[in-house]
Amino acid sequence: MKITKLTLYRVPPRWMFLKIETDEGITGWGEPVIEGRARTVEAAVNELAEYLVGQDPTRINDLWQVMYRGGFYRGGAILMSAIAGIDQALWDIKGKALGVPVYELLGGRVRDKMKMYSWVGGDRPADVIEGILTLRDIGIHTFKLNGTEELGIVDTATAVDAAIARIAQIREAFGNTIEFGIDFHGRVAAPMAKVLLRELEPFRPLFVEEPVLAEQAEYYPRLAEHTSIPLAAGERMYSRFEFKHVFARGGIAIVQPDLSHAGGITECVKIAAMAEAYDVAFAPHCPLGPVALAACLQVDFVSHNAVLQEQSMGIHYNKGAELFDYVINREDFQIKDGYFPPLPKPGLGVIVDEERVIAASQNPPDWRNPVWRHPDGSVAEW
Ligand SMILES: O=C(O)[C@H](O)[C@@H](O)[C@@H](O)[C@H](O)CO
Ligand SMILES: [Mg+2]
Repeated sequence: MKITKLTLYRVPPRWMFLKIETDEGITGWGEPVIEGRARTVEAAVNELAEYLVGQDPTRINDLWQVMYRGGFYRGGAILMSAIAGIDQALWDIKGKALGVPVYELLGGRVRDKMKMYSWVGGDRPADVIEGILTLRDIGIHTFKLNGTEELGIVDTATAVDAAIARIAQIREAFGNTIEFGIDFHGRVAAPMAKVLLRELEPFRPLFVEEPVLAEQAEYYPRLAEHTSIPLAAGERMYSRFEFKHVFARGGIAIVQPDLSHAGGITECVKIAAMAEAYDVAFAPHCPLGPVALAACLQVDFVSHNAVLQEQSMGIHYNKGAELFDYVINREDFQIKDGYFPPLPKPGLGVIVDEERVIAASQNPPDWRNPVWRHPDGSVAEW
């Protein structure tokens, strides 16, 4: 089999789909994208395509190594997202060619269903109680919300109280009948992380995510010394070579690589295995589209330490399209009591509505994250 063509489609809300065609009529889909830098990833995929056309798509490991090691400069968000989406499409092709879901190619399922969670509260976390009530009615009991709005490197007791009050409200309203993670979203600097974690202890959140920015990863073990709250991170780390330092230093209880940013299925299966060796849980980051989610689920179902799957249904970013708008086999993703079933179809298990994707790509979005500023006018982490 030979790769004949790679085609990219940027579509609302902020996603990019890749279609890889072959000379045997089998096509594979991937989702190579960095939210806010779609056109940069598009250029990276097109550069890699120069090598890929004419290659055998079933030699996924060799193609991955060439895409990663064949460039002198490697790693980082853009290149690893380009490789990720291509890798997903190659696994999709291989599974379709052999007539099995990817998890069968990876040794078969270790579980019968995969626990998921939903976002509530939006960018500036508000109306979280209402959001939880709505989602709980459809059987979802695990949530995630942003922990704060803009926060200074050192900030006031008022700002801390506002963050804590929101969490106290949730526990007051629901007790322990629901669970939630709190995403600091990189908005919290090391000095304030210690303060917030201490104040959050009594509310026992499931985890605190990105307690500090990924570039401050050396704080993870120090922060972990001060709190019993499981710390989570990983959406802004892009390969085993970054995660290995986190595992060696300790402090992180849950790693959250993104299947569309961290080199795809080939890389994230290895990250999950490394995590297991360190007794660290695996919870793929996925605020993106259905192809990325399908790729996550393929790895979840073969990873003993997979604990939670993020998905973007109703997420505050999905303006202009919702998670399953471009999917034909939506019934295969049916959530029951807060769990996803294993996807039954060959490959990634998602059947893309190509017509709808092509139509939506005619007027591609150019989503950018907002640039926030502190009251003094300096840039604030979003
Ligand atoms: O946990 C999450 O989903 C992420 O922090 C998410 O909010 C960001 O990755 C966002 O997609 C960046 O544009
Ligand atoms: Mg996050």
